[in-house]
Amino acid sequence: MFKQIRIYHYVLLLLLLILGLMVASFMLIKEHSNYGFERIYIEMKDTKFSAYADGNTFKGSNVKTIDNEFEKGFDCVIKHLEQYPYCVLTIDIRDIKMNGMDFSEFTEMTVVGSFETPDNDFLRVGFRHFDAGYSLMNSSNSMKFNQMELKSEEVKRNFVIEFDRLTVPSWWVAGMKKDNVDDLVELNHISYIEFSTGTLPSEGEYKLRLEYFVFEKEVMNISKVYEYLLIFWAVFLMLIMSVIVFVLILRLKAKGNNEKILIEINNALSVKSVELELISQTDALTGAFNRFGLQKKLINTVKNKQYPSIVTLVDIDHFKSINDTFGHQKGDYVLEKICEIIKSHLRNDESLSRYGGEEFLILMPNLSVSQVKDRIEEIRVGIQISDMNINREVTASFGVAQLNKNGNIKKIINEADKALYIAKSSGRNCISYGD
Ligand SMILES: Nc1nc2c(ncn2[C@@H]2O[C@H](COP(=O)(O)OP(=O)(O)OP(=O)(O)O)[C@@H](O)[C@H]2O)c(=O)[nH]1
Repeated sequence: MFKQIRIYHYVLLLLLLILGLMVASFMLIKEHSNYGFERIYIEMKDTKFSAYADGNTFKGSNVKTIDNEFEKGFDCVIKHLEQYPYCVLTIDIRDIKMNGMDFSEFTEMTVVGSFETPDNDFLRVGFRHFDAGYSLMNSSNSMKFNQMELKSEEVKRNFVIEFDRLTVPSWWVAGMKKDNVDDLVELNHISYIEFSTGTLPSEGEYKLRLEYFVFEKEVMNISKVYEYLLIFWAVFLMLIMSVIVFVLILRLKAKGNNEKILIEINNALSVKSVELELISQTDALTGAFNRFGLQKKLINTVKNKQYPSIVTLVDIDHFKSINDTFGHQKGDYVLEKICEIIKSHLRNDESLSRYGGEEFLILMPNLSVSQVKDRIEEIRVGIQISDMNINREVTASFGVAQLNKNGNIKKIINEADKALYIAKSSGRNCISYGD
């Protein structure tokens, strides 16, 4: 019971652990958008910025800087007086060392803000990269212009600049007029971010409002998360399986040992039961089989069809007078001695049983009268000439009968008994044969 409760607890704990790990795995996938990305926030209120337009005063387009508590930007009016009319907001994001920021590992910038145009016009977003080879510290125009244009429908409210859409325009490269200037996008020393009207803007009012930017780079790809989770679960399940197999092996071993012990006990018991069986079938005084043992021997003879077989009843002559003359103990000794003599003449498959007080039965299977005659005579003589430790000759009378095929045990014992009676009547110390 105790063991069962413990196993039940282990299984419950394991199930809880698996459930917990499944929830954790699910959370890892679900929360990937948080821990899987590194983000840098730049708030407009922490930056220096300025607005500029092509006319910059009353002549061409004009621009007004917007600098509210939470929103920065411009209000711009584009007029087609210049060939390339524009308004631009330049945001200085250089650190103290004036190095610019490294966005080369980042994939995108989310802009929290909006841009309104008169006629679905473009917004141009540019990242000015400082290159020590050709850029001047305070001239944003001398810095590489990584830019892209978004349609105004894309930038109504909160929009994303994907860095793989950035390009360096050929007009900027041509304008630099330097050999070491190329058109490859570079984002590792960004000093300024520019928001401006796009190519060929319509005449009218443009409103740019900016709150903050979020730069984002993926530090852990979701496919990597799946890969690690898969490896983890595979290792975890293998570990669990190994532990289960290990425990099963231990239990089987313990069971094997128990079985071994049981087999040993069983063997020991079966030996004991053979001994007990033998004891239960043996006469304690003489060591001959008792009536129960005799019964079994006779049954086996019939069952195994051991025909013919010889049944001989042996009765000690005048045994009462031996008891009376020499005492009961001497009488016991005579009984033992006679059994010893008879047994010494018997073969392995032959048996001696105590049939009554001083009466014995010899069973000789698979033999006929003619085959046993001499040996029975030897037994008779053997008893007669033996020293029985009493100052007197001891003899016995024999009644012999042959059990044939389809014979009856009761009948054959009666026959032997009749023969014994004849031997007794004939003066004792002789052998009489039945019909
Ligand atoms: N010492 C001893 N005597 C026993 C034992 N069993 C039976 N007897 C005795 O055996 C005697 C048998 O005597 P009877 O049946 O009269 O036969 P008998 O004296 O041998 O005479 P016959 O058989 O006619 O020769 C009895 O006195 C029993 O008490 C035993 O285990 N030990």
